[in-house]
Amino acid sequence: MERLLTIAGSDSSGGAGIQADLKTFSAHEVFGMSVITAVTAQNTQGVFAVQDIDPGIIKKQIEAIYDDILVSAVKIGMVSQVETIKTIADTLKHYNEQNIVLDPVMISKSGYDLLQPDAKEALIEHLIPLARVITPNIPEAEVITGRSIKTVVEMKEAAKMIFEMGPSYVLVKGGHLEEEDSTDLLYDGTDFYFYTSKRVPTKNTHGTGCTLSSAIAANLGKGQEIRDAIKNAKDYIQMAIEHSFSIGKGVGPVHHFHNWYKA
Ligand SMILES: Nc1ncnc2c1ncn2[C@@H]1O[C@H](COP(=O)(O)OP(=O)(O)OP(=O)(O)O)[C@@H](O)[C@H]1O
Ligand SMILES: Cc1ncc(CO)c(N)n1
Repeated sequence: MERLLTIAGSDSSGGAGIQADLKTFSAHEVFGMSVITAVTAQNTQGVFAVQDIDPGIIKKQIEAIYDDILVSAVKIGMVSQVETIKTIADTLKHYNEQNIVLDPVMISKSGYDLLQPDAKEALIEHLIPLARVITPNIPEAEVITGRSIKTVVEMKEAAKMIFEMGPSYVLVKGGHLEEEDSTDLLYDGTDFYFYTSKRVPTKNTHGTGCTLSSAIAANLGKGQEIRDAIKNAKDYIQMAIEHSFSIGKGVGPVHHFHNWYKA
């Protein structure tokens, strides 16, 4: 069985972060493992506090896994601090990990800084070059490139700029563009590929980004080519959003189906 690792923060309400990642892994029938980088006090209405985990124990968690278990692919989510970013990058380099999906989590849907403002440069310098694929949403792509993105043409320009920072593929997610369809675009350094789905009219999209990146990692871990891995992950997130829950008073979570591809 494929072994998938998520390096990310905990969401106490179970909709995003480590919890979404592990649910996604289970739904894909791969074995999930986790390195927790931060603990958030969070629910459907917002993030109320964050406790970063000491980089020393983050390193030890990664070592404990890699010294014992062959990892098929890794998803990286919330990394918050400069030291956390450097530690993760150095340790994954040490183990020569190639199959990395980087979700450059920056700000929660409720507006809380999940990446400290001074850590952006460290993300660009240390983690982005290690990524097989990076999956920014539009606000994240804007922060990374320093450009405003309002159109598909600007999404393409941003993808090109981010590609120059060293990942093998860039997937700019269009969930934040207010259009009838939700279109993501993949850039491989030469061509663009579009992944379009019907926008689900719901407010319950807590954890969409975490879920999509974990599904891509699970599919890459299974040996799928990048374009199939993204297409299948996009089908998964679409179904998860269509069946999202209205739990809590705010932005509810998406639903993770076991054996979803047989549903
Ligand atoms: N209402 C929707 N209907 C269909 N697909 C959507 C909808 N909202 C987002 N998506 C899709 O979900 C995936 C995640 O996109 P999004 O841009 O919302 O991520 P995100 O902002 O990083 O999420 P998060 O807030 O969890 O970090 C993308 O494939 C996007 O196209
Ligand atoms: C822990 C965590 N990671 C990622 C996100 C995505 O926004 C979130 N809300 N919380």
